[in-house]
Amino acid sequence: MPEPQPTAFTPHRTPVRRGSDPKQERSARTRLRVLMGAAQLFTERGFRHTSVKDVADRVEMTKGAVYFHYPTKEALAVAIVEEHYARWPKVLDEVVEEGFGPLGTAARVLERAATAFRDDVIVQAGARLQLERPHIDAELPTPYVDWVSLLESMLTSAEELGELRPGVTPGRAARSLVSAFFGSQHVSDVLSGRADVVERWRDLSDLLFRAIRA
Ligand SMILES: CCC[C@@H]1OCC(CO)=C1C(=O)O
Repeated sequence: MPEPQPTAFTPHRTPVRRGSDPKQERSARTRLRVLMGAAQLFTERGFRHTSVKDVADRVEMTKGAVYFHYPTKEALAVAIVEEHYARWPKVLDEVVEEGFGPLGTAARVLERAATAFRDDVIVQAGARLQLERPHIDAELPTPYVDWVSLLESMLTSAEELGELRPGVTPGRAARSLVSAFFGSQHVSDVLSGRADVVERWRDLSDLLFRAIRA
């Protein structure tokens, strides 16, 4: 049985050994502190206008200490984008637990994503880094595609249950939802720093799910 290919949504967890020793825990905490500091700066200023020195200053560490955890600024960017995508499997699991049908689950997962875009600096930084990927000399996950396949699988289940309006195809609808979400959070970011991203997405989501629901 071939190993499932990791996708950008594959939970990215460094295995935490049971009873890992205090030194390892301290190192993991420092690593997270550096990542959060870099995410704040990448969100505020972008990749090109942030230096490793800026990150070190933001987290009140030396450059050497930052380099110990992340050898390059590109490594920081990759780690943040991977953490951005690592958020979604947990969100999906929590929403699936609520027991809504596939269409309701899709709508709620996207609403939870909108909330994360408002509140989570790792999600915000990951989105900005993806916009700046042409200027980042590193292998970043391909954007959007995993959301499309996740939503397509949910909409296919909805179609099988007769929940989709006739003529709506799961693949086209999934691509439209992802484009709409991307645009909505981008407009909110530019106009309000994402303060209104949840309300803005709700307006669009209401329209789109009304259009695709049987
Ligand atoms: C859910 C829509 C797609 C999502 O919106 C912003 C962004 C950042 O690149 C995304 C991604 O890469 O999947």
